[in-house]
Amino acid sequence: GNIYLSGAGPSAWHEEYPVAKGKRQSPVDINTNKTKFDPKLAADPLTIRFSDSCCQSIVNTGISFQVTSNGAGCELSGGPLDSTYQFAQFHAHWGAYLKTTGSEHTVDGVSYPAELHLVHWNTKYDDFKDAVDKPDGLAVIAVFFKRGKEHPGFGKIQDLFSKIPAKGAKVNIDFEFNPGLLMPPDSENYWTYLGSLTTPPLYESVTWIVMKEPLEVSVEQIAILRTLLWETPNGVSQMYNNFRPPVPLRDRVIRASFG
Ligand SMILES: Cc1cc(C(C)C)[n+](CCc2cnc[nH]2)c(C(C)C)c1
Ligand SMILES: [Zn+2]
Repeated sequence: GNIYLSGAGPSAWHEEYPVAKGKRQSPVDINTNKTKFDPKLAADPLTIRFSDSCCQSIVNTGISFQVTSNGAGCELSGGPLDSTYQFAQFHAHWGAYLKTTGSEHTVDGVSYPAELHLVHWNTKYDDFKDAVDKPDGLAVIAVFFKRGKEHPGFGKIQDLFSKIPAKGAKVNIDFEFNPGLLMPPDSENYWTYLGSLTTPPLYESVTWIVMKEPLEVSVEQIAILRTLLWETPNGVSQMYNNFRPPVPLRDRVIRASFG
């Protein structure tokens, strides 16, 4: 069923997944008065490497679109990371028409209309599946979307949405698409903290790297996200509100790469 719309939604996930109330859950609110600048993050800059040939296909996962990669030439290292992580996929989370919610992380209590996740797995493990539930298994770059000028690059991905109308639908990407296009102009400034998957099974395996600067996309592009379809208790309908609201930070400090 639809994990966001069946039963009480995210607030009930703990019944089947007790870790939902765990010590390092995600997303969280980023209270900029409580983040801590860590000069070590600036001293060993995050190295984000993408390539033109790393995106093979796009699939409707039933909770988002997902652009899947074989990871060739797409690696993440430095900053908070102690090893090299390989790119696996990107997807997004977004809200409803005329609503301001949509992102998973919030900044000083404020949501963005959508949030992109670029998922990487730690190459010290054999593969993604082996890494996915390890404490240092995954690293996810989160990029907020804000309404502004059109983003033609993301538009090329959105042009494929009509080809993946239902859960499990998948098509090949037969053009070059470099996920680096989806990085904000300034990707030096980010927040980082130890967290989790934001959907069941909610594994506490993610080092989150949340870009401070949002990426501009047009209002129409935000609306096009909602043209993807998913199953709901009332039948197939438009996909939106596929985000988990923030959960308690507990005993964690969110570090900033900038002063
Ligand atoms: C094994 C697994 C891993 C992930 C993400 C972290 C790629 N996810 C997505 C969870 C997630 C999406 N955004 C943050 N976490 C799932 C979902 C599809 C059940 C399963
Ligand atoms: Zn996500």
